[in-house]
Amino acid sequence: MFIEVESLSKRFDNQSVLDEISFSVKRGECLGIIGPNGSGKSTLLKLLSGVDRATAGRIELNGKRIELYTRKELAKWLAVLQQESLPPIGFTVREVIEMGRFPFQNWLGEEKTEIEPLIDSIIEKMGLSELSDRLLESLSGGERQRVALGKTMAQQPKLLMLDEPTTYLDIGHQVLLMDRIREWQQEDDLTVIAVLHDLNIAALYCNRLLLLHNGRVVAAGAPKHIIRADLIQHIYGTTPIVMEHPVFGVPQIILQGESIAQRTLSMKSGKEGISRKRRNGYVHQ
Ligand SMILES: Nc1ncnc2c1ncn2[C@@H]1O[C@H](COP(=O)(O)OP(=O)(O)OP(=O)(O)O)[C@@H](O)[C@H]1O
Repeated sequence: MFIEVESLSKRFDNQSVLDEISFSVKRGECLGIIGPNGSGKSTLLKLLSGVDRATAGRIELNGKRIELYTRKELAKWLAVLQQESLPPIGFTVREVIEMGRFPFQNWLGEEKTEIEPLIDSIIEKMGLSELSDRLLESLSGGERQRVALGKTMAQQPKLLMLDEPTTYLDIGHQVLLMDRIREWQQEDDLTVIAVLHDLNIAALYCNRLLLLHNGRVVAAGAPKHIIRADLIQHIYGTTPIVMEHPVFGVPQIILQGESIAQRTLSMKSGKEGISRKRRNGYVHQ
């Protein structure tokens, strides 16, 4: 196994945030971590990326315990995609992407191999050619996210971690970003671990999902075993309609307001009479 996690626990001030988490990830797989607010997703990602230490338990990356890697070794191995980690002001798009090479440079900022062709190809792949000399602070949120992904690509990691990568992106850019990551995953056998709030994106792009609730794994498996109306209702407290994607066959959810869902159910069972007029009013509001 590429990543092995066993009985991982994390406490903050005597409060348990992660409790006996165990799972494994194969090389080249995309694992989605899902769960309600406060369920422990970001905390788990921080432990997996070596940013924070577990209170108990074990994480192995490629057969070696994570705490035995030096910071520089880890940076050559794994990258975390975060917009917030971009430098604040004064750097061009090209310079920021080049920063992804820091772990491979000596103290003079030199590297053994020529990096220009790599940086050029990333700029082209991410559609950033027109923007390469622009200052980062002059870009939109979607453009900055593309630069952030370009910087992680320059790092050439074997493991990519994403913390809610599609937040702030419109639907076109969400799909573009996830498609780029999938291409990269397939071309380079990249392993991806992604914290995702959007269950439809998670079902479309992840091979397996890990569902967290109150710091525990409640379910793990292929999207069709996890994105189920009963399980989602139990964990998220809302009852979506779950349908099969007409092209890819994976589950996709349609949200419905709880009050409307209740009324529809009541109407079907004939327990509550709503006049046709009021019902129509509901639909058109
Ligand atoms: N440094 C910290 N000190 C104390 N408590 C913390 C700390 N970091 C996280 N927590 C708590 O741990 C719990 C899980 O937080 P975490 O950010 O991992 O959840 P999450 O699933 O990523 O949530 P969200 O979906 O809202 O981003 C929360 O109750 C949070 O307040």
